Amino acid sequence: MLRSCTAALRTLRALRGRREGASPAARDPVLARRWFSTEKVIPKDHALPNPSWSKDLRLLFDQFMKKCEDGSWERLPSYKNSKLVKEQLSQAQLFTRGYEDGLGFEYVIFYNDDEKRTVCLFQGGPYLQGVPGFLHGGAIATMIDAAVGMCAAIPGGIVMTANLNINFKRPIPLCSVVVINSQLDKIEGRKLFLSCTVRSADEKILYSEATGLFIKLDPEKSLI
Ligand SMILES: CCCCCCCC(=O)SCCNC(=O)CCNC(=O)[C@H](O)C(C)(C)COP(=O)(O)OP(=O)(O)OC[C@H]1O[C@@H](n2cnc3c(N)ncnc32)[C@H](O)[C@@H]1OP(=O)(O)O
Repeated sequence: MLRSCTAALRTLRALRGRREGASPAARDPVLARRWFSTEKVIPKDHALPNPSWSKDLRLLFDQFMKKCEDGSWERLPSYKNSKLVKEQLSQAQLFTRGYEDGLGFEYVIFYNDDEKRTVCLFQGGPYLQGVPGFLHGGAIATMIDAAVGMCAAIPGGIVMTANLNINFKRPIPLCSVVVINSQLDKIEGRKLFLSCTVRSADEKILYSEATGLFIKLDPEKSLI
């Protein structure tokens, strides 16, 4: 835990160092290209190990990759940018992927189609702090929404969260690894009912429980 936090903070210090002087885009040619040009950026899969991942996260990741070998589980790749964003929103990023490696949401989601469930391995970095030393409740809710939402989106297509009900039972230590198990319980027309638990990596601590209602969007209806 300490090592992954240290790695994340090293990145943070490096970024702070660069922050003095001109605007970020002026100092960073890569950033400037991303913000101001229409040049195509090759997407990077962020649901793969990086140096900020703790030993616990690597271990769980390797275990699930093994489960993928017989095809019962599938690792879901993840990108920062939606393919659907319009040109003028080219700097838009998926909320959970908008941080430098290790500082925010580090996670990977695995899907089991037979059981209609996902397992999300999540390490919340130092930028997600709430009460000192622990994850912010909003960050936990975000990660639950993303994990449960993915479990709904695979069978449901384009879905949105209509209701999310969370019981926070124990605080989650910052930079620790948790396992979010999500399950599709029922489908009624366009409504998908799901539930999830958030547990410690060794499954001994139940941190949170949640239920969610996701609605498959009606292509005939406008969102605004
Ligand atoms: C893949 C990546 C995953 C990412 C996960 C992140 C997902 C998100 O964060 S989404 C952002 C947060 N959510 C939102 O902004 C959604 C805002 N809400 C809306 O836009 C709309 O209410 C929306 C789209 C959910 C539903 O609207 P609409 O398609 O018109 O559905 P509507 O006809 O009103 O309702 C359909 C059914 O759902 C029920 N329903 C809708 N909302 C609710 C609710 N909050 N509680 C209970 N039931 C509800 C209705 O009663 C109706 O039931 P029935 O079919 O039995 O009559």
